[in-house]
Amino acid sequence: MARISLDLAHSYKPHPQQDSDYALLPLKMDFEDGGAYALLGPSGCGKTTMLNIMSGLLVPSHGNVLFDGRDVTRASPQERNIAQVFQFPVIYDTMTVAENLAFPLKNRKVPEAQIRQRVGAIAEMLEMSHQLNMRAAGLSADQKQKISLGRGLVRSDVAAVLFDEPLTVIDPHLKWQLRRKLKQIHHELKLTLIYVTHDQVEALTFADQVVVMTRGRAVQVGSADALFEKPAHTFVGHFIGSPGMNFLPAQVEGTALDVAGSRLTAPAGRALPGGPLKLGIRPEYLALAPAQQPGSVACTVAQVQDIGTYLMLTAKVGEHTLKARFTPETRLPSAGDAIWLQVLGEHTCFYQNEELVV
Ligand SMILES: Nc1ncnc2c1ncn2[C@@H]1O[C@H](COP(=O)(O)OP(=O)(O)OP(=O)(O)O)[C@@H](O)[C@H]1O
Repeated sequence: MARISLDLAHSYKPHPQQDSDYALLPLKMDFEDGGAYALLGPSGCGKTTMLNIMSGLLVPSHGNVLFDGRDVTRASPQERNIAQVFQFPVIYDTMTVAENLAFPLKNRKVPEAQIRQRVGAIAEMLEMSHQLNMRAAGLSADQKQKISLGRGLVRSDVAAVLFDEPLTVIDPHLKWQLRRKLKQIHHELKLTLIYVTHDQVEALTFADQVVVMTRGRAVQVGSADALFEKPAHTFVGHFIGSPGMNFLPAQVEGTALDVAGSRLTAPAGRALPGGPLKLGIRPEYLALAPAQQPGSVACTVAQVQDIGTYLMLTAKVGEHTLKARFTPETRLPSAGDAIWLQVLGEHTCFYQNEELVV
């Protein structure tokens, strides 16, 4: 296994002029040996580009890639000793499940007894022990993709295993099981795993550290908890959570804080800079407040929805919308009612130019 260090940028254009010409803007990042990482972001943000640069399928237009301090920028995937799992199964239909799993080891001339042991262990982890002697051709797309996952995980000597949206073809129920399984396998095998997805649930269940990307930039690397509690960028606030963070315009005025037209007392102990700010608060942390309570704003209820496991209240503060989550047993006001929502508290974040300030 290896520590992977990136210090690079990538443009698919020969003469990049502006930020939008880059699939990856300049970034510096380390993936620690044995870590479970996810690259998370919407379509086109640069996840696959970053993964392909790590695997050696793509040479970055600027900068370099180090494995344990060794420059591998121009080395092939074989030379880097990388295993990869793609969106669709890459297996041999004419071979049995066992032969498919053994293939990467046979290629590396691993002794037969060791191959049997490792194939047995991986099949057990993926609950495929009873299928070892079946031909891959007869299996469903789900099962074939499980073989691909197994082939990615079977070698213990790889620098890292890279997954590019590997659960796309898997049905939703099995997908849920496999996500948890991969996490467990990571704990057992202690391989460095890097997993590309646009699905936040997939990223947050699988990875210890999630790299959130937007438009060629890695805007935050952090645990699920950090991304939820302290999004470093408004994009992370929006993208993580269901629904995402609420934002209201804010501005310090002496000892007061203007929040969407309401004059509140600026929170003590928070050094807020001058200039336009955004106040960010998660729907989970918005609370109903008595009228005029310090730190609250006057709103009008637009809608109350029963989502099953929780109630969602949508309120308007002038032209701005706030969404608040409540437990199903909460007695909530009705559409059209005037209410107060607490927006200042320990979970409130402030942003300037989209970056977290406090
Ligand atoms: N071979 C290529 N040639 C030119 N542009 C490319 C190429 N591959 C990707 N791009 C562009 O680079 C940007 C990043 O693409 P990339 O595939 O890395 O994003 P992604 O986050 O993996 O998206 P998706 O989830 O849709 O695969 C996009 O604007 C894409 O159009």
